[in-house]
Amino acid sequence: MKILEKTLNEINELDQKMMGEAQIRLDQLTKPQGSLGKLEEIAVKLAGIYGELFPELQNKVHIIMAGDHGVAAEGVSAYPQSVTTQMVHNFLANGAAINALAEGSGAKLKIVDIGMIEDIDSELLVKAKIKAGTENMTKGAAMTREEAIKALEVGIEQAKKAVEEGADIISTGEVGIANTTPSSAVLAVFTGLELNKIVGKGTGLNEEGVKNKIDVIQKAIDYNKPDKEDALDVLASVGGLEIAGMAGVMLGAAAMKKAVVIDGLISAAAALTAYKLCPGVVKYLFPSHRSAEPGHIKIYEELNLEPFIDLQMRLGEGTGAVLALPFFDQAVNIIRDMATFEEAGVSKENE
Ligand SMILES: O=C(O)c1ccc[n+]([C@@H]2O[C@H](COP(=O)([O-])O)[C@@H](O)[C@H]2O)c1
Ligand SMILES: Cc1cc2nc[nH]c2cc1C
Repeated sequence: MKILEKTLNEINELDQKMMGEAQIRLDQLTKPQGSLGKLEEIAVKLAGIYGELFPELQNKVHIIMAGDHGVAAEGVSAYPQSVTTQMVHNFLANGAAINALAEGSGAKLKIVDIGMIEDIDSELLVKAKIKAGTENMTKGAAMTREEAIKALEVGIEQAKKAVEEGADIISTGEVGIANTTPSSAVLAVFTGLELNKIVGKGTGLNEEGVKNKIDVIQKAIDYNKPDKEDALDVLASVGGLEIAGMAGVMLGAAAMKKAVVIDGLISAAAALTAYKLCPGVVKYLFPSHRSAEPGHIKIYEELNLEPFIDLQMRLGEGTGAVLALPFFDQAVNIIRDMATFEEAGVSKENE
């Protein structure tokens, strides 16, 4: 708890002066004001986070949290639970979508076992298992409050380690069969939104499967009765170990004044949890793509963020977040490399 509390206390305001300077410079560059749209907003926010007009974002680290879910036994996923371990093997063997995309975006991968049922004996895997799978939340709490805190602290530690090893910017991802179920549950509890407006097909349920998933989530909420004013209670009751781990990464990175990129539904549920623990964290968070899961955009509405890529992706692993990483380099490129009207001798006024 000490690490969590300390981290929450270390999340500070952005550098307003630097953001003001960034905006002034962007307005002086050779383009109609605001014409680079959200890229300009990103440049201003980055200046505020790093306290520099042209932050160095060379070292990109993508952290994947892997965990299993007891609720998979309720038939909420189109795939068997064993896929979680198989996909982690695939990550370690460089064969997954995230490996290809991380290579393309120049990001280093860190894969963390925060709660897989099986153990994988590989030096490439970070072993930080809290327990062998999040519990079946229809039959009790997903985890204890202590386990939720520990899982958050695993994420904080991983963010800290990544930054100590040179990370300038961090993106978040996950794998865990059935984890769109707790993600939707967390969203429903925090917002009170109706389940039929936010629950989607995940890995590919049919209509009947989605109906069952809604019933399962409702059963878990009724059984656990999470207190929406107590974010730790929500996380422990109907969350998941990898959701907690990713929320920890976000909090830890924000405390160290680093930007963090959110991915799809599960990563966004982590962002919402982190926000409920410390609203200031959102200033350090960037959206990336819009997931095809209907709950995803609802989380962004809560966080007042807007995803800027829409490729109808719903894979997870952090694929959307990693895809977006070069956008941040491009935001720095424009504010750093463009000429001002004065430098270029281009006239601003209509004569
Ligand atoms: O990122 C998303 O929005 C997303 C949407 C649907 C599925 N996923 C991935 O698929 C798994 C969870 O889906 P499900 O159907 O098993 O709950 C998990 O491994 C996620 O990484 C991810
Ligand atoms: C094949 C497969 C790959 C995944 N990657 C993240 N979640 C996944 C779920 C499945 C089923």
